[in-house]
Amino acid sequence: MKFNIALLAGDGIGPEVTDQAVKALDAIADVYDHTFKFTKAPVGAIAIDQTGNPLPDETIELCKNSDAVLFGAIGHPKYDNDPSAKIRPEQGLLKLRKSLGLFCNIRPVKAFDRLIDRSPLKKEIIQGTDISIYRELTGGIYFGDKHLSEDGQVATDGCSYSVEEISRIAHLAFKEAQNRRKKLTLVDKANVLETSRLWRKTVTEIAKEYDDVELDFLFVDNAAMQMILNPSQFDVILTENLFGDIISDEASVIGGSIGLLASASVGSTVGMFEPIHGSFPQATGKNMANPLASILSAAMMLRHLDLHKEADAIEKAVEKSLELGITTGDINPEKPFSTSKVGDFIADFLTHPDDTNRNFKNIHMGQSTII
Ligand SMILES: NC(=O)c1ccc[n+]([C@@H]2O[C@H](COP(=O)([O-])OP(=O)(O)OC[C@H]3O[C@@H](n4cnc5c(N)ncnc54)[C@H](O)[C@@H]3O)[C@@H](O)[C@H]2O)c1
Ligand SMILES: CC(C)[C@H](C(=O)O)[C@@H](O)C(=O)O
Ligand SMILES: [Mg+2]
Repeated sequence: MKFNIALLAGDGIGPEVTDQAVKALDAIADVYDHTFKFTKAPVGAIAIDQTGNPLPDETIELCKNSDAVLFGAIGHPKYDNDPSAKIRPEQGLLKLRKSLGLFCNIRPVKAFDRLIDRSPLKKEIIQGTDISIYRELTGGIYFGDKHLSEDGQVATDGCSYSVEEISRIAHLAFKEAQNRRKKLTLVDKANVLETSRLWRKTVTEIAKEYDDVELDFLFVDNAAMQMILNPSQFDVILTENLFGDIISDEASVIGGSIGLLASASVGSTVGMFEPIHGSFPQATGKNMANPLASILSAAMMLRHLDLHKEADAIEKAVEKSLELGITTGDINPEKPFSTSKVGDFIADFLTHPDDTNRNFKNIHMGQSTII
């Protein structure tokens, strides 16, 4: 089959990690006789440099006319350190999510058996953790009215949610729970926020249609604590935009590194697939960032395109790289492999899964300060 993929590598480590996802997808294309046609387009700081706009119209058009979007990361210190900049890379990502109607962001969090000793958390605590975070992505405080008073002394960000915005993601989250361990936790701040009370009311109502799913509620402050104390209690977490952003970075510690966490953003049109991490400026150009989040995002893309055995193959290749310790310094500080070598290994394993000697030889060729 043939698929048109919009490739939005973005800033910082974005291009380095998406290159590895493309290698994996090229290998899948070879083995399973598909064609992935990648078309690159600018987004983020690089797009501002090139066009003055963090999301040029051509980039949106390309995404709308593609079968899927593979996204890297955006963001640059020159904007992070300049709060008064009016045009910012992050606006490109937010506008893209909104323009494509990507209201549901799915962030799986797993404690990989191979990495169980790599997490800063105790093995007994993280063992068996397997969470699917459903983060609302096109509403809430991210998209509310923003205001800075004329004298610069008072700033306001509005937060609003409608029943419709809550319902459409809640149905997807309940369906996910039905296919998993049948538990859904709504994370909110209903003891304080009016929007959170609307979430609770709406989700409680919808739960009546899914009586095989157990629904419970946690205030976000307690949820942040429970995530570290007892993460395996969670199955599906449903939450609003800001809480989902924060709690998913926190949850990445369970697996050992944020460089492992992939995501899928879906809605009414084309899906977008991206790591949850950012542009990691300190690592840019150093060939040291973990590419697995990007590679696993490519696997989520394949699943979304109904290519399940192809997605399984990528996930198996990732497991193999973890098993053999062919990983970057964030999870393998004693003997780090470079970003590109991890990508080479995964691609080679996909084409030659029964020839580990060849896979190893392939990555030991060439020069690099990191192996
Ligand atoms: N989706 C996105 O594009 C996205 C997400 C988060 C942040 N950002 C942007 O990225 C820039 C940097 O933000 P930040 O430093 O807060 O977050 P970040 O995710 O870029 O990095 C935070 C830390 O996570 C670790 N990390 C991140 N990616 C990694 C990888 N692939 N391999 C190994 N370790 C990794 C590093 O220790 C790093 O210091 C900002 O401009 C921010 O706005 C973009
Ligand atoms: C860069 C930023 C706008 C983005 C978000 O907050 O959604 C990022 O942190 C993420 O998690 O994808
Ligand atoms: Mg984030």
